[in-house]
Amino acid sequence: MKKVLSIAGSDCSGGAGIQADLKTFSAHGVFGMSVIVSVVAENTSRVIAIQDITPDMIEKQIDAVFEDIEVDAVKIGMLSTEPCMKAVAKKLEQYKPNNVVIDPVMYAKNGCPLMDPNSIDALIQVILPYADLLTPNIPEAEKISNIEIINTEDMKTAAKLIYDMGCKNVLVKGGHAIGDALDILYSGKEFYYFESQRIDTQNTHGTGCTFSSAIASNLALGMTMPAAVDQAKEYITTAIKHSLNIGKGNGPTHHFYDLYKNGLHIKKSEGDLC
Ligand SMILES: Nc1ncnc2c1ncn2[C@@H]1O[C@H](COP(=O)(O)OP(=O)(O)OP(=O)(O)O)[C@@H](O)[C@H]1O
Ligand SMILES: Cc1ncc(CO)c(N)n1
Repeated sequence: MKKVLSIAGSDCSGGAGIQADLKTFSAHGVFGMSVIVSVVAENTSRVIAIQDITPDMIEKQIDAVFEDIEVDAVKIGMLSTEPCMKAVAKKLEQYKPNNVVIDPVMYAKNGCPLMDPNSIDALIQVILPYADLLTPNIPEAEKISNIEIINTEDMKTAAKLIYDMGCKNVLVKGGHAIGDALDILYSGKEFYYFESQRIDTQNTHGTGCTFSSAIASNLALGMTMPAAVDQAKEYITTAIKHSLNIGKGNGPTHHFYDLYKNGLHIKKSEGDLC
């Protein structure tokens, strides 16, 4: 069985972070593991508090995994401060894992900050070079590239600027745009386009976590980067289509194995599916 590690924050409400990652891994039939970087008291509406795990403990969790288990892919999510970033980067340098997908999480869907805004330079210099794929949403791509994104050409320009900062592939996600949900992958040579109809729902808590974990799973399973993104786009679109009316704010995406296997053609179930 392929083994995939998530290094990220814990969302106690279960829709994003480590919890979304592990659900996504299971739905893909890969063995999921987790290194917790921050414990976040959050729900579908707000972030109440963040407690970072110490850098030493982050490093020890990563050692515990790598000294024992061969890791086929790593997904990295919320890294709230520079010391967390440095601890993770030190271990990426030491273990040199394959298939590193980094989601540069800055804000929750409800706008609450999850990364210290003063850590953006550290994110670029310390973490970004380890990414086989970096998956910024539009506000994150704007912060990293330092340009304003208002159309598809701007997404491509930002992708190129971010690629030049040292990651191997960049996927600028269009979840925050208007119109269809268009994501653009830049490999340094070519642009690839992944488009789905925008689904009219407020239940998009954890979409970025789910998407990046699906990509990491697909890479672990041996797919090429464009194929991994293509399959993951199908997965996230289906998971949003079947998202759950849980909580008072942005509800979570839905994961189950048949949903993945049957792709977009699954019939709607009874019960609390939207
Ligand atoms: N309403 C929607 N309909 C269809 N696809 C969507 C919708 N919202 C987001 N997506 C898709 O979901 C994926 C995740 O993108 P998004 O921009 O939402 O990530 P994110 O903002 O990083 O998420 P997170 O809230 O976890 O930080 C992308 O493929 C995006 O196009
Ligand atoms: C822990 C955590 N990671 C990522 C996100 C972004 O969705 C979130 N809301 N919470």
